[in-house]
Amino acid sequence: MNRDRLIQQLAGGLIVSCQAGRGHALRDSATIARMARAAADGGARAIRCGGVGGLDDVAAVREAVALPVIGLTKQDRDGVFITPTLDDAVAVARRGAEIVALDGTSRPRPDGLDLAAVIKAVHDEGALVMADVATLPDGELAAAAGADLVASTLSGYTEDTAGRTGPGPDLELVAGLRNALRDQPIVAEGRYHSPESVAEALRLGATAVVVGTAITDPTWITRSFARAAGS
Ligand SMILES: CC(=O)N[C@H](C=O)[C@@H](O)[C@H](O)[C@H](O)COP(=O)(O)O
Repeated sequence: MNRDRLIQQLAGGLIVSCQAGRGHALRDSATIARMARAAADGGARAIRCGGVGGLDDVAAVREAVALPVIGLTKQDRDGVFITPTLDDAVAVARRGAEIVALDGTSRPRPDGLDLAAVIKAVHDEGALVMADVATLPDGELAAAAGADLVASTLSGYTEDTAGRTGPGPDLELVAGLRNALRDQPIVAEGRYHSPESVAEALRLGATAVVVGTAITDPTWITRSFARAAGS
């Protein structure tokens, strides 16, 4: 699929992140693939997956749904942890992801390469790049390096931005990215816990919105209801 057609397919829509961390009751690639199918049935335009489940989750979801797959790997390490190296990014593309999500911050990467080199390698595999950033300057640099989509994923999860918005999403970053990067596809991601917050991000100019936990983590969902029940 070409770049414009793929981005058009996401535009104005919901992307569902299907991930389960180590030790989670749903940590199993076949289970993740079933969640992806359920999300597709509910109207997701694309599935974001991989993370701790890595390449096996990406391949299982690729098999299970006809939607575009945004793949990533995650490493337990400080600093850059989402698809941290060029080799990781190429591997994700080779397991069938049309879009590779990777760290797009300006922090040093573990393989010492710069973002533009990693983006070029993914493009050479025929996939697009979603650059997960934490700040507006990160987003500007990622766009200049050739990222196809810039996502607000890492706001609140870097040393500089920890605790920036509290429990809610960073809508200010989404608005700032849209304002600074007029023609760039912008993805709102991170702590979108209600349909209203999704609508607000789109109103502020996000091209699409990723929701993970609030849809695909029944442990988190149960906890919020259990709290309301006083247990
Ligand atoms: C910071 C980080 O590691 N984010 C990860 C990125 O893939 C996932 O753990 C999140 O679930 C995803 O970004 C969706 O966000 P939320 O689950 O808040 O809707």
